[in-house]
Amino acid sequence: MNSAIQVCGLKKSYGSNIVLNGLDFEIKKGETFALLGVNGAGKTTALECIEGLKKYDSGAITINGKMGIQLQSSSLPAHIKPREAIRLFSKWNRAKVDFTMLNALGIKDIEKKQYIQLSTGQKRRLHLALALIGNPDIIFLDEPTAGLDVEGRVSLHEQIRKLKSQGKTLVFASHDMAEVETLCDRIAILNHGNIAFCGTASELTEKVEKKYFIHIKTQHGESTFETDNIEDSLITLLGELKQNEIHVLDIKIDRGTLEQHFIEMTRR
Ligand SMILES: Nc1ncnc2c1ncn2[C@@H]1O[C@H](COP(=O)(O)OP(=O)(O)OP(=O)(O)O)[C@@H](O)[C@H]1O
Repeated sequence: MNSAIQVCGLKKSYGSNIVLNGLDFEIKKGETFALLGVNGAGKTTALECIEGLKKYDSGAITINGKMGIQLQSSSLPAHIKPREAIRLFSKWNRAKVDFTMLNALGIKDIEKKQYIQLSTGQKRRLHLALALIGNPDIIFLDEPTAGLDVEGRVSLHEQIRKLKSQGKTLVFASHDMAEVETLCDRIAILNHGNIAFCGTASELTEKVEKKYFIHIKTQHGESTFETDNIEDSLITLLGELKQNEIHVLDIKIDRGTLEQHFIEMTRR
């Protein structure tokens, strides 16, 4: 079977707040897949439903492989030490206790410290080491590099690439478009409970390259419009402004960044 995860019609609400309104997507074995979306778009909720940590209202989720989940921060007891955490998680996973991952992730130097004394980056690395116990096929990472400095980010990216080269399926939630572009095979953008886009970064770029941003400054302020037809849009916009006797002070046209288009897509 080529598919690691299949999600069909996934729905989840918290009271009257519909967070996931029938998601459909498939993640292939060995793929690095990211869920993107603004704050509150439902990335964590979707991941937790897939991971089996959260009950969903309807739909079907099929998982083909053993899962490893990177914990959120503050998920471990404050005074536990990295080696103790490794031992504990190995016991839960019925896996051989193996500290080599501590070295690989650069946690060895801090192994005498308690969890509460670790920096954000050190905690993230420990969480990844714990997620890898038992040699999972599918690894879930929720915003793995949030709050990390450049060095921490580069080191974590290296680990992610290494896992990918070992044929692991990686699924992560992120806010970082640049990170997702360099690391992921495909991305899904969540918006208002649905998937606004699912495909490769180059497919998104292709879509984006056909688009332009028109920035118009008037005495009332600045407005930005997205268009794939500059000529028609400009004629319409300028016509409307003239009709309303609004004076144009400046006009700029650009292609926008991938990030801007992502924001535009999620705003719509
Ligand atoms: N346990 C809960 N009870 C009620 N509402 C919740 C609960 N968990 C999440 N929500 C709501 O569901 C929505 C989606 O939250 P979720 O954490 O899944 O989004 P997210 O995309 O991961 O956000 P962020 O990028 O901020 O981490 C938000 O409106 C949030 O307030």
